Amino acid sequence: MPQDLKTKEDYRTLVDRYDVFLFDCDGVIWEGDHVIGKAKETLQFLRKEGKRVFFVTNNATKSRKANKGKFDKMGIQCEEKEIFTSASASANYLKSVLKFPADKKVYVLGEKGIEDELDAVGIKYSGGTNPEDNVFIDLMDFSSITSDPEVGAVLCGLDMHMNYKKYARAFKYLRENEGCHFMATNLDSTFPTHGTVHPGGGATVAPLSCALGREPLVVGKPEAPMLESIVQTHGFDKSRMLMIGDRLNTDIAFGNKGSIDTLMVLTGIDQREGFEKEDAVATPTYVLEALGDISVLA
Ligand SMILES: O=C(O)[C@H](O)[C@H](O)COP(=O)(O)O
Ligand SMILES: [Mg+2]
Repeated sequence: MPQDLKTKEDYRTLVDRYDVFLFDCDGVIWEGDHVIGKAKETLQFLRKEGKRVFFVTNNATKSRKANKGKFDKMGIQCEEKEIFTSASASANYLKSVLKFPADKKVYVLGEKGIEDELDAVGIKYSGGTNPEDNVFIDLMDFSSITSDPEVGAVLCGLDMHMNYKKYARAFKYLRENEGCHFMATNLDSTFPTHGTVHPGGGATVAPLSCALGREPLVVGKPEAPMLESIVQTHGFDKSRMLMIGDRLNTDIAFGNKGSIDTLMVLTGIDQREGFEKEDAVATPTYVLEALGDISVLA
């Protein structure tokens, strides 16, 4: 069972125990456009203590640059190079690991965050926010679902403009183009916003997985790429790193798989029942009501 952090002494021991703090965003730092409690004060305090701070989010709707704008608006100190998103990680994965060919393009089921990150690594794309793809087609009219041999990958993330045309196109490319990669930025079933939860990136990709009868390659949490990229770039000692998140099957599993300690906060998706049950998908090292609680040390 995780250690419950409740007192000032607990918080002090935690802060002294780690040098590098990785933060999930939705449900930990903010909920929609609102900062959660005193999360900002805790982040300020950790920086004052000389800690390294990184933001590791599965939210693929915004680029790192757009996220930096969100931090600025909220008055939270942050540098763009401290932000890692499942969209930027997926673009990097296509570029560096899959060596995505320059003459191919990615078909996007997702928002601008994915497009911007593909632009950043010089990968061409179609679909996404293109108005031509964001329309309803007439019942049983498949005339616009045409082949495109240039599509070498389909990348899915949270898309708030999903429609049959996009699914049918993505499905066609994946069925017809030999070697077309099927990827998802993340598989979160839900995300917290506006005082409730709404369908997340995993819910966007599910109809396509269902039609294809197979699952996508996932690059976001809980998979390793974002953690490995931080560790390799900075040469950090994993035993001094802590992942802080609100979701067991992404954030906490990310830490468990990547062999770093984890802190679960209860301001987002999962609650105590999640890790208390016998078949818990992941177990945090620590549990804390809210990130802002640590700010009493400031
Ligand atoms: O589906 C999504 O895109 C996610 O649920 C989401 O926004 C998660 O963001 P995180 O909690 O990793 O910051
Ligand atoms: Mg979260």
